[in-house]
Amino acid sequence: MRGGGGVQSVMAGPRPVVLTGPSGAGKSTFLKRLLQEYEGVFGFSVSHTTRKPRPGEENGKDYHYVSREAMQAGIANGEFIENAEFSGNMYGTSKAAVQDVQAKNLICLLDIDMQGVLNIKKTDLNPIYISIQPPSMEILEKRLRDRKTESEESLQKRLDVARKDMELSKKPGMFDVIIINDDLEEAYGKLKGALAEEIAKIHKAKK
Ligand SMILES: Nc1nc2c(ncn2[C@@H]2O[C@H](COP(=O)(O)OP(=O)(O)O)[C@@H](O)[C@H]2O)c(=O)[nH]1
Ligand SMILES: Nc1ncnc2c1ncn2[C@@H]1O[C@H](COP(=O)(O)OP(=O)(O)O)[C@@H](O)[C@H]1O
Repeated sequence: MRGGGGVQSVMAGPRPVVLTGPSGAGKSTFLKRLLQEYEGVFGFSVSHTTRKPRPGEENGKDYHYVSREAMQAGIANGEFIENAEFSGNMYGTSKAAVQDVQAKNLICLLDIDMQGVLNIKKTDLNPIYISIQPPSMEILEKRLRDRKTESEESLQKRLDVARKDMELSKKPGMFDVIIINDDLEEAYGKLKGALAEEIAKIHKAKK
């Protein structure tokens, strides 16, 4: 894979924030709340994916939904900071996705898997790494089932990856912050606490 291509150094500004964690841990829930509560502070890095949109998801807002061929062509053309295969689909962060947010001087929020984290660590993006984790595998499975977005096969694939990623996550120094998402309000409060310094910087810059 190619490097970050100087996305951060070209567009200096607030530090991006990576949210990672198993499928069903609560990343999208938290991202949506942050974007809603702090308008003009955060911007979402809209990834590309080859998976099909779920009901309610919007092209260009949740993801750029593309074919495998288009995605592969973009990667070959050096348009991506990182990309990964997750549960049978391709996902990737384009340079443009991050640049669009940084050009507006917003804190860029990235929702990426563990492979993405490991690859972003090789670039000069220099984000804050936050891991959202479920209280247990049993609760994770229940939340994923209750979300009703996955087939049984897709659910099992996500749980398999989750088990492996939870092991990888134990490596010291992997993340700046780990948040256990048990009680939603409590966990969201901790996330806001972890981001308070960066949020304050944006507010100050706007004065
Ligand atoms: N590496 C990488 N992972 C991504 C990207 N976009 C999304 N993901 C991850 O892909 C996984 C599957 O995402 P999604 O299909 O939306 O399912 P969900 O996590 O169950 O809601 C999640 O772990 C996301 O964090 C990306 O651009 N790069
Ligand atoms: N603390 C929580 N308690 C109960 N349900 C939760 C909690 N956090 C998230 N959920 C629910 O769990 C499901 C998975 O959350 P989601 O944000 O889609 O996870 P991710 O984006 O990490 O895959 C969603 O249906 C969400 O409403």
